[in-house]
Amino acid sequence: MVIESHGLAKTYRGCEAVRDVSVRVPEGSVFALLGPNGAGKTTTLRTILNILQPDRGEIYVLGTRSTLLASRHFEHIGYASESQRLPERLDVARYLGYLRSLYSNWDVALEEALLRQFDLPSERRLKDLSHGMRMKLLLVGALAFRPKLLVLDEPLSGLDPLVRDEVVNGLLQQAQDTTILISSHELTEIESFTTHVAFMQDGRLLIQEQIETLRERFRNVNVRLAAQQSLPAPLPTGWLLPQVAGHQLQFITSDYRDDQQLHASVREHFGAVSVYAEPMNLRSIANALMQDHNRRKAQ
Ligand SMILES: Nc1ncnc2c1ncn2[C@@H]1O[C@H](COP(=O)(O)OP(=O)(O)OP(=O)(O)O)[C@@H](O)[C@H]1O
Repeated sequence: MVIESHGLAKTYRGCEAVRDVSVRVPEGSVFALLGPNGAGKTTTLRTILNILQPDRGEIYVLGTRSTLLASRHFEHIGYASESQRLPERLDVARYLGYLRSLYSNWDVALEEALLRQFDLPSERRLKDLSHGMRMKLLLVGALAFRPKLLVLDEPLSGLDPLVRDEVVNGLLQQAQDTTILISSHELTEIESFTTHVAFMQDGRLLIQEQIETLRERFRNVNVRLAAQQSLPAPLPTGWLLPQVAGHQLQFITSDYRDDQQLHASVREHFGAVSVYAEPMNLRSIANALMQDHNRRKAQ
């Protein structure tokens, strides 16, 4: 594992931001850490990088305990966050020159290629860069030393669609050699290159698995009922957000195996005329998990 945490917890003045998080990021993965605002994603990423210290639990990053990470380890770890502070008075060229001096493994040819690809104005001061340019510059700085691990906190937020595509393409090129841990709300954009997904809410990790497994077990199910009826209780625990309106039943199953098993399960609870199960994209699955968690919390 490139990252492995056990029972990670972090509290800010009475606010439990992260509770008992055990995460495992395999080598070569593009691991998406997802969840609503305030779920604890940034806190988790900062704790992994030793920017924050955990109150409980431990984390190993590239085999080293996070609290012992030092500059020699950061030669292999790239980090870009939209809230990162930069030396605003420097221009792009000077800033990259400064970074170059910090990394013995800095690849000048890659830096130049990324600068060309992202079309960054080398004479412009950082304080005058647009949000998109700033994010692209952070990525150049995080990628040009070919890190083994790249940690990205909201790299796509606030970018226009064209810049978003440029950044995604830049990441795709790197994904061959680098393990990427990415937190993002742009689920449609990241779905194509994500291999693993973890979903956080209220500081806890609700799921973590390969995206393929996640896609296989989630289905949006529409049922035509033989007669109008209300929802019987209890329903299978893997059924999320069930709703009945007239002769229509709709729910999301989180433990789909095949149509045969699904139809048998629906028939057991309802007189069903027809059952239709459609695959779901990452965005719909994340929304379902979030709504289901909120509904259960409110009960
Ligand atoms: N420095 C801080 N002091 C007090 N509370 C904090 C601090 N930083 C974060 N929090 C709280 O911790 C919780 C988790 O915040 P965090 O930034 O980790 O969430 P997030 O999942 O990254 O959210 P977002 O998607 O909005 O960026 C939130 O309730 C937040 O208000």
